[in-house]
Amino acid sequence: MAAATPHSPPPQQLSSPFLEYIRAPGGLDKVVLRGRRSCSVEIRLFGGQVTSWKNDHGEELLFVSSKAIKPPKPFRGGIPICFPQGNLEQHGFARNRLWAIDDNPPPLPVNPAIKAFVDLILKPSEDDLKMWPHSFEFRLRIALGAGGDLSLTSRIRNTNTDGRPFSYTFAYHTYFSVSDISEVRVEGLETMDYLDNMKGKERFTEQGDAIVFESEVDKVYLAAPSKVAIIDHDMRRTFVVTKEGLPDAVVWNPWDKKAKAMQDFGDSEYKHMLCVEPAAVEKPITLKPGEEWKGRLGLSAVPSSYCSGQLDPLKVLHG
Ligand SMILES: O=P(O)(O)OC[C@H]1O[C@H](O)[C@H](O)[C@@H](O)[C@@H]1O
Repeated sequence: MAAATPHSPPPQQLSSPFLEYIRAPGGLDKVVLRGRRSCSVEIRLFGGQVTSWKNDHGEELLFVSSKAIKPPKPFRGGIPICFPQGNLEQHGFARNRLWAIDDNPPPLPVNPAIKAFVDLILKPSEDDLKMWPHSFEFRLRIALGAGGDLSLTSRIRNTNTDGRPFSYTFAYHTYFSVSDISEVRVEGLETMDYLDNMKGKERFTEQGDAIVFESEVDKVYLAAPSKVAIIDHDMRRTFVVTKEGLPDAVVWNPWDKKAKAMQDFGDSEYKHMLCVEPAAVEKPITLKPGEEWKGRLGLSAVPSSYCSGQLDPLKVLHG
C-alpha cells in the first residue's frame, strides 16, 4: 500500500491505546504516543518533528520556544530533522515539509516491548526536485519505549531512476530543556576534535574536562562517541544521548546576543535549553540508487548520580 497523502484519513492502526491522532488546522496535525503513567511524545506531521517528550511525571524534557512560529516556518524546539543539507536553505527542507503517516513501512527490527510507535514518510515534491534534483524516500520511525525512552530511526533511500548517486548531511537537531545552562555539563566529548562554527569551521581539540557553558557555543564534534551525557545539576537529571550511523555531534547554545537577534526565540530562553545534535556533518553521506542509509537517535532521562559535589562520568556513561 502506498504511503498516505498528507490529507488522507489516518490509517486504521493509529486507533490504538498507545496512539492518538489529533487533527489541527494549518498543517498542525499531530500524533501522540502514550507510555506508562504520564510518559508521552508528540509528533507534528509538519516537519516530522517531535515537539514534546514527557517523563512519567508528565514533566517536559524538550525545549520549545515560547516564540516558536507556525508553519511554513521551521519550528524552534523539539527535534527538527535537518536533511538534505548543502547549498540549500539552512538545515535543508525536511523540517519544513508536511510528512505523511507511512501505513506500510518496510520491516524494521524492533523491541517487542515497544507498543507506542509511529512511522512517517517524506518524498520530494515537484518543487523540491527543482531545488534538489534527487528522488528519495525518507522513512522515520518514532518510538516511545517502556521505560519512557525515545528513539528516532531514519531510513533514507535513493530512488533516483537515472542512475545518479546523491550526497547529504544530516542532523537530529535535539533541543533539551535544562534548568540553568550555567549548571549543565556535557560528558563524553572531552578530548574530541571539533570544528568551531563561530571561527570559520576551524578545527580544534577539546580539553580534558567535561564541557560547561559560559558563552555562545556552536561546535561540531567529529567522530564523537556513541553515548553522550548531559548532566543538569539543578534537576538532578541526566539525559543520555545515543547515536548510530551518525559520526558527529553538534553542540549549540546561542547565548544572550544571538538569542535577542532571533525572531522566534525569547531573549532569556538560552538559559533553559541546550542543543546536542547527533549528526553526519563533516563527511556527507553518499547513496547510490537503491541504497538505503539508517541513522538512529536514542534518548533517555535518568536521575543524575550527583553526590556531594562529585559527578561520576563513568557511571553516567557506562551505566
Ligand atoms: O536557526 P536555525 O536554522 O534553526 O539554526 C540554529 C543553529 O543550528 C545549529 O546548531 C547550527 O550549528 C547553528 O549554527 C545554528 O545557528
